[in-house]
Amino acid sequence: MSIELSSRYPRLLADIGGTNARFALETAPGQWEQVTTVSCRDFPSLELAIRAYYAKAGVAQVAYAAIGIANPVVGDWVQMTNHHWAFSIEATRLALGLERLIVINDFTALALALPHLPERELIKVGGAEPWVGSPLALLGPGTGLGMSGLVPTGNGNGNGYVPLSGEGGHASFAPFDEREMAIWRYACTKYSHVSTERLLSGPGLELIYEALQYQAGETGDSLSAADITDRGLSGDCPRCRETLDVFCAILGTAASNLALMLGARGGVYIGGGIVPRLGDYFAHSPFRTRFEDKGRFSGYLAGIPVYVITTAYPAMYGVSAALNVALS
Ligand SMILES: Nc1ncnc2c1ncn2[C@@H]1O[C@H](COP(=O)(O)OP(=O)(O)OP(=O)(O)O)[C@@H](O)[C@H]1O
Repeated sequence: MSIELSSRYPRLLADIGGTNARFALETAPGQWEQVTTVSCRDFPSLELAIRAYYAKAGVAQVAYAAIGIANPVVGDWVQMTNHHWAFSIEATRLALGLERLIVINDFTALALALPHLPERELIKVGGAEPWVGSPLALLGPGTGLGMSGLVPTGNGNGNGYVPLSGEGGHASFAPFDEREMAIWRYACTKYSHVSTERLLSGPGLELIYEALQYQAGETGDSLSAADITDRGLSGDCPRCRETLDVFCAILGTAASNLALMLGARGGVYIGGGIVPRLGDYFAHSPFRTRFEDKGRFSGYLAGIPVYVITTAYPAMYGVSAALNVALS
């Protein structure tokens, strides 16, 4: 690829989740504008959502695009896990007149973004300083539960990393205590396999709330994830507050499991749309205590810092970096 071709701007950047599709135009290296979020359900396909974005942004066509999307990317055919959009990467590239289209998992993109995120937009929740040269772990509840990691390469000076493309959110849920076992049993009446994502997601918040109501013999209206959060944080609804406490505790288990599996002494990062909405409550929630509650490995985990990502569109840093590599 010649320098002239690979330096053409604007480029299309996108972060596609099960609920929200986010688009931006990268107009110069590391600079994006016209950042827009739309509901996936408002468009029959990704291609039509992109065309609508082009029309709104006033661009006829771009040459290069990079998309992070919430599903495994294992070939040309892409099928979203928590939304009905499905497409061929090559057919989409041709239909949109793109010279280059790269598609990666959305949490692989977010992992690539981690070294670029502004420090002031990371909220530290416990632990010591990150261990330079150790892997970073990443997870984030949203419509689903994304997971990834960033593994350092070379001599451990922190300059080079390989992002992981895993699907850890679909690993089996591990209950920690009697209450979580009851929630697991309740979830088993709905799903043949209770993955961690079934609980650590927007629909998961709703399921935990339902399960707690069921255990308490309560009958009441079901609540949306946003309602549960609002009522739980305001203190209006004790059952909603309990739901948030359980959600954060389960996230503590999942985060420490991931940290142990990756040896992530470089830190655990929490993304996704839900935790940043929990505000100050999250730092005082059962999350950190549960994160460290790992028997003989409690001391190991106590040293690992956890960071909540509050950057508005963090995955854009990652898709931009991935596109740069692809074009270089
Ligand atoms: N205030 C809130 N509190 C808790 N959950 C919320 C709130 N508002 C929306 N949600 C839930 O957040 C989820 C959407 O999260 P997010 O914005 O991360 O979407 P996404 O990027 O499309 O998802 P993903 O990448 O996981 O597929 C939905 O399940 C929604 O119900």
